[in-house]
Parts: sequence; structure tokens; C-alpha cells
Amino acid sequence: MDERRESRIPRTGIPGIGIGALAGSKPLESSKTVNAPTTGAIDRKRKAADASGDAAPEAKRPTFSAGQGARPTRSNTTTGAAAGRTSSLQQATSTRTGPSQANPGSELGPIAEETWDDIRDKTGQGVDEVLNKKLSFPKGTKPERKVEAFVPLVKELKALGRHLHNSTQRLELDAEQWKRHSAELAAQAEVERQQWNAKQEEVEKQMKEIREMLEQQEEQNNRLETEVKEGQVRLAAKETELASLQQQLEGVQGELERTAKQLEERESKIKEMEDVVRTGQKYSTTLQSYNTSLQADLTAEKTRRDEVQRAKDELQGQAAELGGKVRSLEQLLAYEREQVGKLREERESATRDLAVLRADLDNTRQERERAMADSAKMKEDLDRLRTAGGKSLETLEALSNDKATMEAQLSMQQKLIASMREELASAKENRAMADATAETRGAQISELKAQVETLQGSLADAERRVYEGELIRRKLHNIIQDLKGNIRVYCRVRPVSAAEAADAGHDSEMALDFPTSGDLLGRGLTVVAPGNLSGQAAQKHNFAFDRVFSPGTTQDMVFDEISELVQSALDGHKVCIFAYGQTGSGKTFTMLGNREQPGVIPRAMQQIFQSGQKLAAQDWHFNMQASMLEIYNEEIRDLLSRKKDDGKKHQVTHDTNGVTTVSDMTVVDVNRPEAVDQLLAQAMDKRSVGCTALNEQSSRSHMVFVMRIEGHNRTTDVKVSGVLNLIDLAGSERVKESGATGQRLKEAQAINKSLSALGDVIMAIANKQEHVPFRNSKLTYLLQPCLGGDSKTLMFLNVAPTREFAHESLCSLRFGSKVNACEINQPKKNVVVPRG
Ligand SMILES: Nc1ncnc2c1ncn2[C@@H]1O[C@H](COP(=O)(O)OP(=O)(O)OP(=O)(O)O)[C@@H](O)[C@H]1O
Repeated sequence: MDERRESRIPRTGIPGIGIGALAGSKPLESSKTVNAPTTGAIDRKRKAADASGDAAPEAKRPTFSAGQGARPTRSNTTTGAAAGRTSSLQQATSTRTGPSQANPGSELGPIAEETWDDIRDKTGQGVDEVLNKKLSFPKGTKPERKVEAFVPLVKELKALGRHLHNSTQRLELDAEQWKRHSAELAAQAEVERQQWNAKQEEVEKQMKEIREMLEQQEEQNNRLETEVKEGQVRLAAKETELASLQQQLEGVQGELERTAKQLEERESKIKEMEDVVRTGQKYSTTLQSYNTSLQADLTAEKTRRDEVQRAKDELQGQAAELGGKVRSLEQLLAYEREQVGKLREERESATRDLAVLRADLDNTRQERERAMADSAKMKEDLDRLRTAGGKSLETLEALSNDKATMEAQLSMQQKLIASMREELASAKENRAMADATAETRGAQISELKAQVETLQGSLADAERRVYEGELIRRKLHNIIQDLKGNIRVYCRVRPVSAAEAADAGHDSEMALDFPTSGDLLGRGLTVVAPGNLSGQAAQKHNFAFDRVFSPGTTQDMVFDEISELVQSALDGHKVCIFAYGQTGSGKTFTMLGNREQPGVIPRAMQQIFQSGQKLAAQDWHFNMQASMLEIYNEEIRDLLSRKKDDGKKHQVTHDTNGVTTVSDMTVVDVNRPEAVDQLLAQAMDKRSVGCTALNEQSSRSHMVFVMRIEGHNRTTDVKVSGVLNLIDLAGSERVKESGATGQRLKEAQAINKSLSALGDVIMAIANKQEHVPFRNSKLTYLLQPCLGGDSKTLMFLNVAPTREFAHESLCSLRFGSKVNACEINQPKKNVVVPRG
């Protein structure tokens, strides 16, 4: 643009005009001579050059400036407009100068004398030389001589004067011309400048439009490039698919050829086959009847289970009642024991009193005997005295007084003995009564104990029967599940947290209800979705799953329900257990738990190692390998890698047997549960966890724990190979409500996107669509064999209990129902049995 502007300016600019003026203004050069008297020699050289017709020196002349003349350039002489202007200037000049142009010889006008140019040519003198010329005469020179000598000088001065006069006139004329032309040129330049500005504006506008077009073009190009890349990726995928299809086709063709050969052979055996078919039909009928009987068994079992359950309930009621009775009897027994104890103490003290009384009685007896002996002796003495006739009366009275006192003492002691005997008799009676009561009570207690024992026995029996019934039910349920090929769904509702319960502003009431009896006991739940401001009333929604765990269910009880599924990994099945639910609903608690309440993963490890050890007795040997990964923002990361971020790009591939491989993963041999605990701790350190509005320790990624189990029985040479995939998904989250920004927002968007891709896959499978979009996210592609293959798959549907999350719970439960309706291929056991 600027270049063009520059290139245009010289063509229409002043220098071009200057040339025209110069071309027609030779007299200007004369004026130069006036202003530069020292240039006479140069002027001469110039004239000579002009005469030889060489135009080049013209270009080297000094630049035109006021009072000095103009410098022509070659390019300017070619300009048409300038040439036009030049010729008009020449004309004007010739008009003004008249004869000076027509006859250079008469340039000095009518004076027929030598011109200054002639004089200068002849003498080579400059103006200054002429003006400064001084004439000196020798003394005595005659005046006439002096006058004669002055004549040429005067001539020169005259010529110079004329020349100067003409030059001045021409200069004035030229100056006027120049002024006019400058005005014209300025006007023209102004017009051109305006045109130029208009053009420039136009060009700028065009440039802007072009730039916009370019930007649009670039955007389109980028879009096209992205589309092309996507197309290439799709193409590559299609090519891979095509290649595998071709392989399959080749295989099928080979198979066809083989089949054609076999067909010939088989035709000969067709009759034999028909027999087999007939047998098969019979067998099928038998199987059908077996199936019917199995169904009948199942129904009977269910009825039995219900009966047993009822009996159990009754027994539990009775047991509770009896327990109450036993407790009151035990209290009575304790009271009676206490009474018996007291009576025993009383009896002992009575026995002690009796012994004292007996001792007293013996003493009294001895004293009485002694007193009687004394009395007899006294009687003898009295008789002796009477017979001797001469004893004093005083001694006699004293002796009779002593005798009366002693007899009174004796009668008192006899009374005391009698009362003591009575007391003893009553104490004996009391003891006998207490002994009898204690015996009766003891008999009653033993009888009650026997009753309690009997009841406990029948309760244990009933419980055992219930447990056995439950085991059978579970087995039958599992068989039916396997036959149906459905993904199992176990719904787990977490308890109301302490924070929720404490927060008065929280809508912390339970929004879920569980049936307490009937068919849906342990399998159903009801959500009460609250009404809204637009007047919609609260609504109840009923759901049923394979199992529903209410808030009180412990980790132990939950694992008990899935232990068989875990076990089947050891039998050579592919097993996949994953936890799905909104953020903070208890997925990580269910899958990993904590030190006090370990979850599914640590318990599964414990069980697998214990079962492995038990099976070692039957010569089974197991080799187990673990790996752990997370999908964070649509990128797979190795959680067992030593480096925090190894920067590796991990690719997921599935082989034709549905075995999934993730490239460049750290795989660790494990042979004891503690090793797995260490790996889990290491992985949990690396896993992306953050604090969100709904969960302090929220998982920001999907975590996948994979355990490969290779078993070999050295006696039978049977080999099994199973896989256990245990997955803790990141929680869905309503971005608007969580108020997430920055990295949290990006994470939440990636999580929601992959969960929505999981939803699309589930919908496609449930609706039996031909195309299932497994490739729409890393998660669905990784889970492809679990969702669309032949593995045993179970989903934990984790749900928060409160009204605050009723809407999310409803969405999760609807999703769970869809998952439950998904039919996958029948689970396949990966077992290699040696031939022969
Ligand atoms: N069954 C339960 N019993 C007791 N506490 C529970 C139970 N389920 C969850 N919790 C507690 O609730 C909180 C949230 O649980 P958890 O972190 O497992 O949720 P989450 O679904 O994994 O969330 P996120 O998707 O955000 O990772 C934790 O403090 C956890 O201990």
C-alpha cells in the first residue's frame, strides 16, 4: 500500500513539473550564473555538453530551488501530463520572452551590441571580474587613451546590465509562472490527496473485509481440519473394523469350506443325528420339565422361605416374649436366692443360738442336778439333824430359804428352756419351708432353663433353615440371573450424616421408604419426591432391584451378598462390580471403605486369598496380578506408577476373547492381602481427590482396580483364568448448584460427560440397538466387555437418603432400573481342561 503510494507520488509530484519548467526555462540557468559568479567554467562545460546532445549531465545538475533553477530527471520527462504542462510553459515563456526564443542572438532586445554571453565566451570573464575590474594607466597616459581603454569595459558593463535586466524580467515571469503552477499543482495535489485518501479508505475497507474473510476461511479451515482428523480417526477405526471383519470373513470362509467338507460327512450321519435330535428333544423335554420342577421348587422354596420367615418371626416373637419371661424369672430367682441366703443366715444364727441354748440348758441341767443333789444332801442333813434332835431353827430356815430360791431358779430355767425349744422348733419349721421354697424355685428355674434351651434350639434351627433357604434362594436367584444374563443392580442407601442431621437449615428428612414385609422385602424402595413451588404435589415412586440395602446395613452384610460373585472370579469368570451414584452418596465408602469398616475391594482380596489357600489343599495354585488406573479428564493414568505423572499415553484394546489390555500399565504380582492394602494406599495417594460443596473428599476421577487370577490344578492339569474389575466411579454433580469453577468445573464437566456416555450405552443396550456407542468415552470403551460382553456384572447404585437429594436419587434410581433391564451375554467360564 505504502509502496504503491510512494510509487504514485513521484509520478504526479512536483519534480515532474519541475522538469517541464526547466525544459522550457533555459534562461534560468543564466540567473544561476548571476548568483554564482564562480561557476563560469562549469557553465562552459555544461554548454559544451548541451551542444554535443548528451542529455545525461542534465541529471547531474543541482536540484531546482527558488532562485537557483531546477534539476530534471529522466523519468519525469516521460510523464504525459508533465510533458503537456511543459509545452504550455514553454509556450507561455516564449510568449513572454518573444524574440529571445525565436532568435537567441537578439536575446538582449533591440540593442545591437554584444551580449554578456558573447563577451563572457570571448573573454572568459565572470561577473565579479568585470565588476571588480580596475584600470590603471601609466603616468602621462592621454585622456583619449584612457577613454578608449574604458570603452570595452563600458560595453561589458552595459551588456552585463542588459543581461541582468533581462534575467530579472525572466525570473519574475518564471516566478509568476511557478506560483501559478504551484497553486495548480497544490490544487491538483489536494484533489489527488483526497482521491488518494478516499481510495486508501476504500482499500482499507476492502482489506478489512479480506481480513474478515481470511479469518472466516481460517476458522472453516480449522473446522475442516478437525473434521478431517476425526474422519481419519473414524476411518482408521473403520479400517481396523474392516480388517477384523475381513479376518472374520476369511475365518468364516475357511469355516465354510470346512463345513462343506463336514457336511458331506455329516450327510451320511444324518440318520444318526436324527436319532440324536430325537434323544435331544426328549432330553429337552426332560430339561423343560426339570426347569418347570426347578421353578416349582423355586416357588415352593419361596413359600417355604416365607413360611420359615414367618415361623422365624413367630419364634423370634416367642423368643422375645420368653426372653422377657426368663428375665423376670431370673429376677425372681435372684430375689428368691437372696431370700434363701437370708434364711440360711437366719438358720445359721438360729443354729448358733440353739447351740448356746443347749449349752445353757446343759449347764442349767447340771446346776439343777447339783441343786437336787444338794437338796437331797440337805434333806439327809435335815433328817439327820431331826433325828439327832438337836439342830438350831435358824440354820433350818436358812436352808429352807436356799431351797426355795433354788427351786425358783430351776422353774425359771425350765421356762427358758421351753421357750428356747419353741424357738428352735419354729426356726426348724422356717428352714424347712425355705428349703422347700428354694427347691420349688430351683425346679421352676431348671424347667424354665430347659424351656429356654429348647426354644433357643428351635430358634437356631429356624435360623439355620432360614439361612439355608436364603442360600438356596440366592443360588437360584444367581442361576436365574445368569440364565437371564442381566446386569445385577444392588441399591445401597447411606445413613443421614451427622452434619446433615445437625444442620437445621438442611432438608435432612428421609425421602426414602423401605417395605417391611411382602415380596419386596429387601428388594424394594419408595422415593417421596417433594412438591414444588409451581404447585406440583409430592409424589411417590416405587422401585425394585435385585437387592436394596437400607441405611443400617453394615459393610459385612453388603459383602456377604456379593461374596459368591467375587468367588466366581476364582472359578474363571470375568467379574465386574462398579459403584454408581451422585457425589457424596457413598460409592467410595462401599468400594473401599475405611480402616474400621473396610469395603468391597479389601474384603474381596481377603476372600480370594483365603479361598486360594483353601484350594491349595486340592493342589490348586494361583497367580494373581493387580493393576490400578484412573480416568481423569478423559485421560488414563497409572495409579501404581512410581512417578507422580509419568506422562504416558495409555491405550485400551480388547481382544476377540473380550480380554481388555491397557498399554504401559504397572502390573504387580500379589500373593497376600496386605500387599494389596499397600497398593491401595499407594493408589489412593495418587488418585485425584478434591473438596466439593457436597463432599469433603470427593473422587474427581473414575478408579478401576483390576485383578487377574490364573489358577492351575497340578493334579488334574485344569487351568482357569478369571478377572475381577472393581470400579469406583466419580460422582455425578449438578454443576450449577455445586458452584464449581476453574479446575473443579472442568473436572465436573468431564465426569458428567463420561457418565452421560455411560447412560447412552446403557440405553442402547437396554433398547437392543444395533449400534452401541462404546467409543464415545474412555470409561465406556474400557467397560465394553463388562457391559456388552460375557462377564458377570453388578452395579452398586448408591443413593443419599435425604429430601435435599430426592431429585438426584430419583434420576439415579431410574438409571439403575435401565441398567437392570440390560441383557448381556451369558457369563462364560474361562477354563481349560486337558484332553483325554
Ligand atoms: N453406608 C455408609 N455408612 C456410613 N457412612 C457413609 C456410608 N456411605 C457413605 N458414608 C459417608 O458419607 C461420606 C461420602 O461418602 P463417599 O465419599 O463414599 O461418597 P462418594 O459417592 O464416593 O462421593 P464422590 O462421588 O464425591 O467421591 C463419607 O464421609 C462416607 O464416610
